[in-house]
Amino acid sequence: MLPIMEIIETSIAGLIMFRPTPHRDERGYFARSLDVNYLRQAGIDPAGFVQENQSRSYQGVIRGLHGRSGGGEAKLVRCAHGAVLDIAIDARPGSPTFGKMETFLLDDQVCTQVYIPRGFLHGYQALTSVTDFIYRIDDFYGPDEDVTVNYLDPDLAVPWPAPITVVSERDRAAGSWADYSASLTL
Ligand SMILES: Cc1cn([C@H]2C[C@H](O)[C@@H](COP(=O)(O)OP(=O)(O)O[C@H]3O[C@@H](C)C(=O)[C@@H](O)[C@H]3O)O2)c(=O)[nH]c1=O
Repeated sequence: MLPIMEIIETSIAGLIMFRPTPHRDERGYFARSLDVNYLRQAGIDPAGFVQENQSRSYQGVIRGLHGRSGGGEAKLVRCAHGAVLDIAIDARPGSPTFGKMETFLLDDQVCTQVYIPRGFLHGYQALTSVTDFIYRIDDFYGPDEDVTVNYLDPDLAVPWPAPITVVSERDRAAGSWADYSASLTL
């Protein structure tokens, strides 16, 4: 029997994929979107999540690259409707993979989720006309701790797959990875 949820390690320590097994029939499918036992098995405390967010984006929208100063913020992310290319960048000072990026295609068919630990930059591009993205975070929203690194940063060279349509003013005004990464090691 297939596992209900597959736990898949990535090339970056602590950045973990969870892949459920959707049960498909003529009505559609059923998939488990949260199972605390699998989170615990992967070393994640499910009780740590205190807020769940849902954002809708239209095709080509980019959100990111966002992080959080202070203690940081871990996220469990998924795409509930449509598809995104999700981006996670290790910005943990001292990490052997500092500056390394992983990309994930998240959609409403395979239903993969990604756990992004504290200390990462995160962003995504919506690939479908209506794209609903849902994520849990392990600290309450703290606008004073918002960090934004430019989504077009040449050093990071994020491989955005689709023509870019709308980006927030904050994200367009964001600074460079070079400046942000230097500030982390001061
Ligand atoms: C993230 C967030 C935003 N807001 C408000 C602030 C603002 O008025 C409006 C939209 O906020 P933003 O433009 O920051 O939303 P957005 O650009 O979607 O920000 C998100 O981007 C992705 C990539 C992430 O990783 C998230 O952690 C978060 O930073 O919603 C909250 O009230 N609570 C929240 O938790």
